[in-house]
Amino acid sequence: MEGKVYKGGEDYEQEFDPRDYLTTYYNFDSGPVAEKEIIKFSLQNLFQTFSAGGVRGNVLIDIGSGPTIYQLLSACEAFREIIVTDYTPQNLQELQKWLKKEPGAYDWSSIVQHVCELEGDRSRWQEKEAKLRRTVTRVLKCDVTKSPALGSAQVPLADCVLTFLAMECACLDVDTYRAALRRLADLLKPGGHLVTMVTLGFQSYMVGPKKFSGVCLEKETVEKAVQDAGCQVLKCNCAPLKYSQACCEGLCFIVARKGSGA
Ligand SMILES: C[S@@+](CC[C@H](N)C(=O)[O-])C[C@H]1O[C@@H](n2cnc3c(N)ncnc32)[C@H](O)[C@@H]1O
Repeated sequence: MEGKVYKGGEDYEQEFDPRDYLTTYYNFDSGPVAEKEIIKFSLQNLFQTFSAGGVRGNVLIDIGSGPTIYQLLSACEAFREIIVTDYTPQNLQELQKWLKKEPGAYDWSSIVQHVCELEGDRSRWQEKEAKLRRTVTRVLKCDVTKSPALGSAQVPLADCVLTFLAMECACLDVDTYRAALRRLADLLKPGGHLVTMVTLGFQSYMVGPKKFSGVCLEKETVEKAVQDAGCQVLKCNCAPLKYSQACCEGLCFIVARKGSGA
């Protein structure tokens, strides 16, 4: 419906089209320059975080994965097991399509090649795709506005919780965002890492013809919420990058570590 703005989990389940999302924001070869710059910013930060000497361990849980895998391409070299999650069944189905190499699965090869180039060998992209497919062991439903966020699923405490561009969509106000971050910290082992990227000054974004909104966050609000969830901010890298298909003011990439007493 024209003029309607969609918000939060249930709207995502009914209105969010994974293919529209992927072709708008993850068309690395022929999409808008702005979106391409944002993908490169994300991949560079993830590469630095998960490369040798960086964040690593047994279990990584990605929260609000959506239909995307780019956020896991460096992490799959640093973790033995990755659990992907999302609120909407259609996003989980799109992920499964890629994981199982089904016909019609989204083609991530240009983005995978870019990550392999960052890691030093562009030619090993098919090996990396195979590695990621082996490393993702579970695809689960989650709702970050509910406790526990993963419902009745039994999962081990994670060495890393990753969440990219999802919390500001799932949460409609700052209190809900803060509570959701505490739920994510609950999934972490003491000493585990929270790695997140958030859109700052977020108003809305387009998914095909549909407009979605969420909570408008500032850098200080994000850092405070991370700290109040019991995590120490180790890195905060903000950039004034803007999407062509979204209203926002920039991006904020954070690496934080859960305290041993938290
Ligand atoms: C903008 S997409 C981000 C997808 C992906 N992480 C990325 O980096 O492109 C926002 C995601 O948040 C998910 N989401 C919405 N409400 C949620 C909730 N209550 N709990 C968990 N995820 C939710 C949506 O289904 C959607 O996949």
